[in-house]
Amino acid sequence: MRILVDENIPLAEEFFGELGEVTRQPGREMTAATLRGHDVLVVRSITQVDQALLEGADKLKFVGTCTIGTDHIDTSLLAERNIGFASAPGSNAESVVDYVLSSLLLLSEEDGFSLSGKTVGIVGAGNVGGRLAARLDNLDVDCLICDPPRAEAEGREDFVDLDTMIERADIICLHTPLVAAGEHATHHLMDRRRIDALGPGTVLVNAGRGDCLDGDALRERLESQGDLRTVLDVWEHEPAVDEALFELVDIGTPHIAGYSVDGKMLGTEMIYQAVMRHFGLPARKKLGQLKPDPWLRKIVLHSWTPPLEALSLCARACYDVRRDMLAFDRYRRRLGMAAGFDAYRREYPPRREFQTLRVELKKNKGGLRDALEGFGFSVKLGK
Ligand SMILES: NC(=O)c1ccc[n+]([C@@H]2O[C@H](COP(=O)([O-])OP(=O)(O)OC[C@H]3O[C@@H](n4cnc5c(N)ncnc54)[C@H](O)[C@@H]3O)[C@@H](O)[C@H]2O)c1
Ligand SMILES: O=C(O)[C@H](O)[C@H](O)COP(=O)(O)O
Repeated sequence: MRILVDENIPLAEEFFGELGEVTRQPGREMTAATLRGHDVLVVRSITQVDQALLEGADKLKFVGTCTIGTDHIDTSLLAERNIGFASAPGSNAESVVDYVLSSLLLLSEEDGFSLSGKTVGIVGAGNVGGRLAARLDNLDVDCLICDPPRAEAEGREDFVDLDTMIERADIICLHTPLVAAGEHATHHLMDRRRIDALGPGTVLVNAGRGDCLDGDALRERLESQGDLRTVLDVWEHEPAVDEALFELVDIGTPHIAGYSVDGKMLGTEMIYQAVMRHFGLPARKKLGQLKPDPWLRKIVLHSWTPPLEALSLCARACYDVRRDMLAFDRYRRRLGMAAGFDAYRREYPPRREFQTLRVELKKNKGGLRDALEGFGFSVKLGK
């Protein structure tokens, strides 16, 4: 069997090597010609799996994407051509939630507010948004949820519509998939009217897909009023991001919210399992045997550490969004926006999820354990 894999997918040889020859290629350079002769294709979000690429699908039996999002894949065409398909739902969801919490912590420190006094609106409450809501709920932060497909399917009357959320939330986090058409389409879900309706001081986070937000409208609002706090990990026209918008946002990163070692490797394992299922083969390899130990395994805190101090100490030690924000800025200054965007993603330094960090406490005082677990860390109480 011949397997074509994006060059930036970790553990590809370890997982897929037993099936045959593994060839790596940059995701943006995959073409019909390079696909020819391959039985399995494993991609990331940057490869459009469409009519043009599938012209080269002379032997292709299976496509896997090691990502949560599937907007780059023409799934109907794959089904029509009887080519198997799998994505990796939830694989890097924890990583995205860590990213959002790190960003909110940074803004709360800069602006001197406490998250617990704020109302957070979450748009799209699936694997990412649902976990974010659960972690914030553990911290007693008020959350509003907007998810019309779920509200309809589950009869949820506690969910709100997006316009109500815009009126009521202090912080709005977008975690929707990119859906081009239909009743719940998300292209420019956050459009000019909604961006203009955001109250001064609102924090707007987009870690879903760039096209869910009208970037021109946001840039104009920031240029004319400069009264929002903005965190963008995803952008229209990646990697050729609008430089002017980038200069105006508070935290700007190159689509790396889901880039933890844990999330990326889990994505590979999920696609390996799907490939093996597709071919009726046993999936013997396990991620646990292959995943490296985190550099930082535990932190010991005194029981009287104030919960907020403990959260920011542990979060900073484990993952601090400033690392990516500053490094990306250096990359794009050195290489230009599009090349810098791709280069930083290619050379992304290791990052582990909050859940890999064990926090040891002698006693649970003042709700310290709940606060740490609520944020995603694992806590061990001493004797
Ligand atoms: N920035 C990153 O690195 C990164 C990482 C992972 C995922 N993502 C993006 O985030 C998206 C969400 O991830 P997920 O794991 O939560 O996916 P998911 O499929 O588990 O959840 C998506 C949720 O959005 C809801 N939704 C759909 N249309 C909506 C609409 N019009 N308004 C409000 N809600 C709507 C769905 O009902 C669902 O509950 C992915 O599709 C992907 O595009 C980005
Ligand atoms: O959908 C996803 O899982 C994420 O957007 C993913 O982390 C994007 O990373 P890429 O596939 O572009 O490397």
